[in-house]
Amino acid sequence: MTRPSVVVTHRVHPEVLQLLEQFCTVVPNQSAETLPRAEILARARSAQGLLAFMPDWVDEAFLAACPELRVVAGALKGYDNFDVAACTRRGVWLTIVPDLLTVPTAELAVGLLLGLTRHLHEGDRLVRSGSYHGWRPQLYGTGLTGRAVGILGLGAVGRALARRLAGFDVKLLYFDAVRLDEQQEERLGVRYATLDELLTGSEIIFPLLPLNRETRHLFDAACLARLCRGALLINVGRGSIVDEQAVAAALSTGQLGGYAADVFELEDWALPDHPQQVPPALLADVAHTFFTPHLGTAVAEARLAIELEAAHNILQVFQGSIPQGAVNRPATFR
Ligand SMILES: O=C(O)[C@H](O)CO
Repeated sequence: MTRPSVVVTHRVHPEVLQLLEQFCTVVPNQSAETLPRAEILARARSAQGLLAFMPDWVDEAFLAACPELRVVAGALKGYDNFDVAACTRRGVWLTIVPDLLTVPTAELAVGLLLGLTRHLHEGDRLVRSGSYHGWRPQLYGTGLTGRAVGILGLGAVGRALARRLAGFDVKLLYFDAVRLDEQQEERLGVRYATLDELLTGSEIIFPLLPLNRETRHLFDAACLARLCRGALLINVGRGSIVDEQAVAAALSTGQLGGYAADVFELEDWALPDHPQQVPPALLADVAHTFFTPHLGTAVAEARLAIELEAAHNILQVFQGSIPQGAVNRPATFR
């Protein structure tokens, strides 16, 4: 029997290649770069497995060009750049790694909160500038004690964030389509709010919702106008949950007091009209923004674990089992 071939689109830890190489012919990309789409397609044309990452984008045309594919294994949780229905139609498993990003992402969300509220980026720049000569009455920020913090979407990351924020003595509100029972709310130290209460009553908001048709640009100009004046928005989910142009405009009037993000609209490749760049007005507003380049899961041991779990999903398909991270059930899979 010929060994199945697996294309790995981005650099992974050597352990992951070693695991896959025991059973498959592996086509790796050990550079730090994302390959041009045409190059990924050329490599995957006769592959049976694809180990895919956030910059990848798998749609009907991609699958049509790679007719041998049996599994697309995402080393990620948010699969908005992957067309589930097209995978299912073509008998291709789509798998994700649902849990391993939870803690690192919640930790980074706390980092963005502190970075934004305490002007850490500007402080760092000042110390390095050569013009720092000791304490001055400057860069005063916002404390957290007693602040009303709204978590919009209390999934795994929302809960992990609530646990971490408990130590800051904030008032935690949440909105989710599914309300927790009283004991769970008490344990997490969160109080349920309607969506409207959360938007109008929070001084700091973390949107933690999956990106889909309903949630794209949830934070548009109209929604931002309803927030408390000077509210802070912190985004570690998906860029397109907000309308970045509207965010820049709301920052310029002071309606929004600050925006911190680890994710950007330009990354939401599957949306045909996604922007090509972060709006220059957002980048220029150093005093009210704080950004990181999609570092939510960028913790060495977490990345290794995520890559290994994605690789195991591929091997499970080749062994004829239902992969543990499956998000679809192709009727006719090979
Ligand atoms: O969805 C995820 O897993 C993260 O955004 C990393 O890609």
